[in-house]
Amino acid sequence: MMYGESPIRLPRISHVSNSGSDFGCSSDHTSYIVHIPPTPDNNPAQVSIVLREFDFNPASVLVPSAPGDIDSGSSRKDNEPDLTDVRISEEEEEDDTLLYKISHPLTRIVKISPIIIALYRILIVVRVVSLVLFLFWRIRNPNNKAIWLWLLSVICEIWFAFSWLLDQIPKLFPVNHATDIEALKATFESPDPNNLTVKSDLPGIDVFVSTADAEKEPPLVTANTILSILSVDYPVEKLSCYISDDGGSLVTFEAMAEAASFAKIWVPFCRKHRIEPRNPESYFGLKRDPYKDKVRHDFVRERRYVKRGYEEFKVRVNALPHSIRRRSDAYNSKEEIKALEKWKHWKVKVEEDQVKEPRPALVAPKATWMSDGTHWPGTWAVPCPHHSRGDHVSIIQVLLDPPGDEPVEGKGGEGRALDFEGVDMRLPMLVYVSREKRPGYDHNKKAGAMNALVRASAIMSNGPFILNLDCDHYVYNSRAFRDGICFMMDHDGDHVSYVQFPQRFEGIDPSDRYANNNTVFFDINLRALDGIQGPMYVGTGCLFRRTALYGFNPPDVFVVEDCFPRIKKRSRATVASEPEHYIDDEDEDRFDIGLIRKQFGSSSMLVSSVKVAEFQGRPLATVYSSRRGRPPGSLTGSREPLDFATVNEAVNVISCWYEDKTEWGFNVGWIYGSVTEDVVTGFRMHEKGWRSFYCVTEPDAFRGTAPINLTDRLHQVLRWATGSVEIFFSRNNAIFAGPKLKLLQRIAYLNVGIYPFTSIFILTYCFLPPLSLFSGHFVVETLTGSFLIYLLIITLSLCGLAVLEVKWSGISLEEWWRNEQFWLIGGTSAHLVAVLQGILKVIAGIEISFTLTAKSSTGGDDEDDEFADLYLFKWTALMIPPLTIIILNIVAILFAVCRTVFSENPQWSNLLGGTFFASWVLLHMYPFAKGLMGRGGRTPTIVYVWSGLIAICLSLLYITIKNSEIDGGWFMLA
Ligand SMILES: O=c1ccn([C@@H]2O[C@H](COP(=O)(O)OP(=O)(O)O[C@H]3O[C@H](CO)[C@@H](O)[C@H](O)[C@H]3O)[C@@H](O)[C@H]2O)c(=O)[nH]1
Ligand SMILES: [Mn+2]
Repeated sequence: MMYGESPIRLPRISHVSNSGSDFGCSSDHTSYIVHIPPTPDNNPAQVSIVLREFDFNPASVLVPSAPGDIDSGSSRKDNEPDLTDVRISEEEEEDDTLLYKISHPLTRIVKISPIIIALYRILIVVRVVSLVLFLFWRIRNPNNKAIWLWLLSVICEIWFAFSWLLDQIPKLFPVNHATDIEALKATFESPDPNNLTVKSDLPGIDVFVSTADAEKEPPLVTANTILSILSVDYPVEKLSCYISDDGGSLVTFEAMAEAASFAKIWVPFCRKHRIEPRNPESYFGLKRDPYKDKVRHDFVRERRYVKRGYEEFKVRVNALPHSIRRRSDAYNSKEEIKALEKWKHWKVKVEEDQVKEPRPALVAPKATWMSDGTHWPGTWAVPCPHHSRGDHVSIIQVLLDPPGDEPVEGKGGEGRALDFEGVDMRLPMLVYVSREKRPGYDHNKKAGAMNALVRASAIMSNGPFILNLDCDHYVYNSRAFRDGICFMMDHDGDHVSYVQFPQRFEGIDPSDRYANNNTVFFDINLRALDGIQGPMYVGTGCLFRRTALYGFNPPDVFVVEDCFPRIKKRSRATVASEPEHYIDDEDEDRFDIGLIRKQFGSSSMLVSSVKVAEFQGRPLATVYSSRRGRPPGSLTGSREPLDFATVNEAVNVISCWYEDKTEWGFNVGWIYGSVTEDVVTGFRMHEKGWRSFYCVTEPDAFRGTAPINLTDRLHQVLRWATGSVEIFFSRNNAIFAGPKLKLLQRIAYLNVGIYPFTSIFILTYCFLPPLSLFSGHFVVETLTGSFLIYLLIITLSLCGLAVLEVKWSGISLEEWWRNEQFWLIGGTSAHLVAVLQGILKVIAGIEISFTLTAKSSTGGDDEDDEFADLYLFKWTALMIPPLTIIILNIVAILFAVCRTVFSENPQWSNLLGGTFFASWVLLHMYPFAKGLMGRGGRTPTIVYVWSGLIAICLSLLYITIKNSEIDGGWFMLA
């Protein structure tokens, strides 16, 4: 069955049991009810068809939807009516159908113009055919005068054709998806927007934010991200936010505490005035008129007040490193005095009283102090054992307690700076987490941090969905969470493992010199994958189904022993490897807790949270719940306040040893073993047959930053390419994937693993023009008509494809070209080193570290030039190969021109061919050269070096030419 295309949907089986058992797992007193799925046009005739179909196809979607199944161990038991006898009569069935009509599909496909797509596919075929013909022609027509040149070029061309195919084939079926937030609201919340008493039945979301270094990732940026999450438009009681601090830094911790306190005015202010975006730095920095479309008379005054509040907040956060240092210095000098006194005391004691006592330390360690006068348990400014980045205890601090179920109205009236009457003041839970770090343990970089959060959050809030964001990616569109949930709650939603949002960036130079926006990837490749099995996971801005992260299989893999109506196993959750072990409804004893414990570790709270998350993530519309006597809001469970035991257990599961002998990072959670943990994690899900979706929203869902200077950018693509090589050499190579990974999806993943290797051929190819210009030969013997025609078709079809891609994706041609350029720049530098690193890892086992990308602070110091960073020049060895290529190509052109001009027997066609290719290389390298040049006007030394080099070459050239006039034919040496 194709996703989203089934015309008749299978029935859902409701299971009602009288014992209020867990998850419908036990009870000898079971009855089954069939009711009709929420298609817009159900009618009784269809019902019977569906039923009959079901008789023969027991392996359909099974969804328990009665309260007996829902029990999540919460205290709701008392107000749940006994539903043992609830059977839906035919009348009621019809009634239900009516109710189901409320729920329209929550997502739909937006067709891309069929003409463009048809043309696009035709052109792909044309190019494939002409490439094949061309390569045959090339092989059959060697250049006998320079076989080496011919051979090198043909090998490269074959590889290029292959890698182009890998990239192109998965792009055959691009689609766009759109969501319907109104339908979501109507189905899961009150259809009547004015009825605030109806509680939301939307599922819970746990938001994870990762940060790792308070210097490279300014806490102000992270704090803004947190504020944008806390103020998101989603039921507060369903939202929890976790920040993972791999730096274990007190600066980050206190910045988060500041954010939690500023949120108390920021969040209600956003709610009241519908502020967008809800990241204060961006909001107050908006260039557009803030008063447009704002009708409330108190807006101007309140905005001014909040703005002042934010400015003060900003000053406090930015001053944190300084104030913490001063505070610590003060405490430390006190400690020193104390230590000195102790020592004196000891001396006196020992000398006068002759008492044997161990000598106290004279100097106290330079601790970092919290404001309450205690030692910070994390990393200290002056690192020492048990207080350094790689060596400290687990820290969990609940900065904002979980909110209650009922709205808490704010205060208003005269004399208040902010009038929050009628505004819900509650804030989502906010938790600071810094996992334990100890030397000798592999912490598995970001993936390890995420897995610690997965476990801690399972115990503290257990949201059935998880959204993860890098610290610099904030919520730009406050309704985005709802967009994502639409895919999860849609009729086929339980097949969806994650919803990826595109990464969008701010602060990038207008011409996007180094293709930082990556629009070709985000608007072409990922959209195309959306038409197959779904976009890859790209590390940030992704909404996961918790159970998909847990390594479960999608719902069609489940076992039904007997035919309807006596279905014995009906749970859709199945453990990846041994589904039959996971849940057995008939017999509680056979529910193999042992297996889950083996995979998930020893925490019983964690183990028992698994099935609850599974159930709560199911797409169950419950507008009808009240008609069945179920209180609204009951489906997704209400939250118990955190007690000591809970937090204690959460601390327990983020310790170093917790993952020992478990499957975390292997089959459960974020997958280890690659610096691009994201691609592997998504790959594993697709491999199991899960679907993912791409959710492009207007306005952008999230926005982040990207490095705009050449050096940082090269290091970023170096990490990505290294991760790809790691994947290529691991068991996660798409070639070995199971049969559930669709073919085109597999090719796309294969491409991710292979693309860095193209760099070897790119590098070779970039040296070919100088080689041919110096030698006076060309890749073909003479420029024949067929060669030129092939070249023309291949180039034109590429241009045509580019134009069509630009058309269906909506990016600009310039962006497409920038991407091509950076492809060559990255290909000759970072990708090449990545291949070497990857091979070293495989051969010598050298570990690869995660070099963080520095994020420029919001509201940077260089006020007059937003893009000052662009001109930052930091030398890196990665620049050597492209630099050499540029110099060689320039010199070669000059050389060849001189030679041809002065030659008695000028080889014009070879000059033309060689110059054409050299110019092609140079054109691609232009942004790189610009990057080396630094800011216009300020000519850096490098230019002098260049000019010097070129001058030397030219003089050499002159001498050679002079010589060649004497003994002609020197040039024919090669
Ligand atoms: O040991 C670590 C290392 C990194 N991070 C976090 O990982 C995120 C991404 O790091 P960054 O340096 O910003 O990398 P980018 O190249 O910008 O990130 C892209 O590529 C990464 C994979 O290489 C993905 O993890 C990211 O989500 C994706 O945005 C940041 O929030 C870091 O704080 C950690 O939490 N722990
Ligand atoms: Mn980043």
